[in-house]
Amino acid sequence: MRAIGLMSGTSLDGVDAALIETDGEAIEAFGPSLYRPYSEAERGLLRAALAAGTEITERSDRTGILGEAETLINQSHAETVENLLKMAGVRPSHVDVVGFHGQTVIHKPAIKLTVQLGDGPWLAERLGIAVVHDIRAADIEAGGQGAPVVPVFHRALAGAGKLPEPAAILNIGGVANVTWVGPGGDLNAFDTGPGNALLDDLMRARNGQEFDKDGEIARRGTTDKSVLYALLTSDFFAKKPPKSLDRFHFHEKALTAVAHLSTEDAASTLVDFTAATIALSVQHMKEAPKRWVVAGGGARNLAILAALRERIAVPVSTAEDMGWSIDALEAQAFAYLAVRSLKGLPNTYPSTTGVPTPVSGGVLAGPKSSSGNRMAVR
Ligand SMILES: Nc1ncnc2c1ncn2[C@@H]1O[C@H](COP(=O)(O)OP(=O)(O)OP(=O)(O)O)[C@@H](O)[C@H]1O
Ligand SMILES: CC(=O)N[C@H]1[C@@H]2OC[C@@H](O2)[C@@H](O)[C@@H]1O[C@H](C)C(=O)O
Repeated sequence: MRAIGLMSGTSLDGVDAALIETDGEAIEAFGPSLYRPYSEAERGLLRAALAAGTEITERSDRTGILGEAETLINQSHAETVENLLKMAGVRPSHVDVVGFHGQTVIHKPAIKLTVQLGDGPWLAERLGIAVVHDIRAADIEAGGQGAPVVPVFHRALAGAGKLPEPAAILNIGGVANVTWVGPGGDLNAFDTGPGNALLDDLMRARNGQEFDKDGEIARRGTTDKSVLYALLTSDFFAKKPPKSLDRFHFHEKALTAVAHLSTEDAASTLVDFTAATIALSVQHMKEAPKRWVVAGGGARNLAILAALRERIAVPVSTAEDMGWSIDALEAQAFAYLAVRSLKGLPNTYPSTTGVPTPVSGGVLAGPKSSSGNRMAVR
């Protein structure tokens, strides 16, 4: 099948879209990908929606700013798919499905609440392509964490890349998550802790920058070890998986703890917080990985990469070193997840989200103009 995946992550930087061909098991081909950054005003709207998201008690709540932000998510994702199709010279009728993650505004698995802004039926109608959306809901409903959901794709990549077993595939987005792939496709996955979100928010507050490009500012600083050790005492790190995080889980504590430091030292300390918590995640794996592969924007932060390599004794490669994409990998994952959802194949497992039995998940929306029975809910 030919599928397009769409991701707008916790960093609020933009929309990633990617085309792949897959049967839901093997990745048959990687197609083109496209990144559509949010403007400063759009980021402001999304930040306000995330702030409003903390008050959501009903999944369907789209009042006020949440509704405005959902319109932005719908429009920006539709445009990105249309531009990707133009770029690839592919007609909508030649795409089998779109996997639409949407924008997470709140994630609280303990109360079975996860909300991704984005209207799947609207997008299906606008594009004239079937859309699989709300991919986390069924897992959460069945008692899982609802995240991470990309491990099945990481497993397919690990197999295709002939990585040694066990291997770890790490995504450093706003939050960081890891997938351990062992012999026979054995999986173990969880969120490790912060990714770039703390660092991004520090940069914005201190000097109005969106992020610390290439980790330059952090590399000029010195880590405050007592602050770092204090941050590492959070219960989250010793907690056994399954576990997943809301973007703001560490914010108050971490940003307060570095408030007295220079921007360079604060950035260096937050970089080490991300790297140390990733390295600590090995305690929850059956066996230490023989190789790590890093994707997500954090793979472009040289300070994070250096801090990881200091703490992890085995080779740490980037997705690009493997011939994969650093930036489009999550979008590719949502294309893959959508195809698996169409085929009823499991996307989440007890060992990835803690769901009691494997779940496929995803809600299918079809354009009204297409064959009548395409609308179905799984
Ligand atoms: N050249 C770079 N140097 C340093 N950091 C970078 C660079 N490019 C991207 N980043 C970081 O990566 C972030 C974006 O990463 P990514 O797109 O993987 O996150 P996301 O998908 O939004 O998050 P998540 O995976 O948590 O949903 C930026 O906010 C920035 O912190
Ligand atoms: C609720 C939510 O959106 N979680 C994101 C976030 O960003 C990284 C990490 O936390 C991961 O658990 C998840 O995203 C990826 C795509 C996942 O579910 O696999």
